[in-house]
Amino acid sequence: MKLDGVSSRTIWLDSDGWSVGIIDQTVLPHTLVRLTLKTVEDAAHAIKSMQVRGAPLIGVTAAYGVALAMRADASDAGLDRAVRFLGEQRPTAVNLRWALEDLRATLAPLAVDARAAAAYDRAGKLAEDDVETCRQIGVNGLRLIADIAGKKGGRPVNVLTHCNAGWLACVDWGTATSPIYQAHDAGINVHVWVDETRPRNQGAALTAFELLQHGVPHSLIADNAGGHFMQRGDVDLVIVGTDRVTANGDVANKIGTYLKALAAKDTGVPFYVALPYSTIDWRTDRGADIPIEERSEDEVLRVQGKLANGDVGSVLIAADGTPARNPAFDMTPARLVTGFITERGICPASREGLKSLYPEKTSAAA
Ligand SMILES: CSC[C@H]1O[C@H](OP(=O)(O)O)[C@H](O)[C@@H]1O
Repeated sequence: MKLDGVSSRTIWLDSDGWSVGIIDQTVLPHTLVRLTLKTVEDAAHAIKSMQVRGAPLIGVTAAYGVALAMRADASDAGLDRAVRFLGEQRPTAVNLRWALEDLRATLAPLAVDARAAAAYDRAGKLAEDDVETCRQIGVNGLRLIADIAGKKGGRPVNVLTHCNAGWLACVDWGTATSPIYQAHDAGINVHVWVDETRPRNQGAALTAFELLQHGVPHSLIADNAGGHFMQRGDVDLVIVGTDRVTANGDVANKIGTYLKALAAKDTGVPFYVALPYSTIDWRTDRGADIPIEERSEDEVLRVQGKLANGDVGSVLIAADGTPARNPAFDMTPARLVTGFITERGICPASREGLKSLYPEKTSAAA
């Protein structure tokens, strides 16, 4: 995708051939800051602090984090330490575990002096794979939007999305936004209802920013307004991303997704979840077993934005001393999900649906 007209990705290998560049997403859309990761600690901090976020991007960042670690200590103990350290940064997105297990499987059989180069090579391959996988999710999701467009006589297809499952959550394209970009680029009249997505407002700060940059018509709305627009027939389709789908089709995604799925079910609005294969957790059977990250209460007690003096800062929205809770994700049961949009096609949100697209996957082979 493009930032200020210039093609960009969310993560890249710097020209020195070993340090890793990222966009600091904690200060978007107000300032565009590019950071350089030089150590495994830098990569871990980038994940924990949400300088990078989004399940696929967390995975690719962790892969590069292992490569940075191998430059410092490529021993078996060094590899174990890096995988464990990076793996404990955020618990919900299964892509983190998936990427770290991939790097460990790639590197463990190699001679110590071959591991750093192999790690960079593998991380680069995972990044390129994510780009093509997300592009393909868009190709498959485009069909859904085109089908709706065929019934709207030129009036906009109204898609609601929650949080940011855009190209900023991946290496490029995004998952939930990829069908939207491809529909827009194909000339289909599409409009997006963008949930602001408290508490960190990834929708307001990231999704709206992405769509503005790409010229996709959209409207930012309060999280609590989505059901109202669904009731009035102003939402044709909901597409969200996910951080983990379990073998039975249950979905973990940003807090508030479950409430949108309930409203969609009640109003008959199709509710789709867009995801790459790397976000399917074949080893966890049901959503109740997904670890839900609890983040700092400060994220609820404060709102970040551009202050009057132009700086990026936050303001307290409750009285000093107010206690808060901050679960960062919730679980949407498969029964509320119309279907999954993946790089392999669209399937029902069920064990059978997932197996129809990934027949090679069994719980044993997960
Ligand atoms: C394409 S994965 C996007 C997914 O990740 C977000 O969580 P976070 O911003 O906390 O990493 C959110 O759940 C999005 O749907």
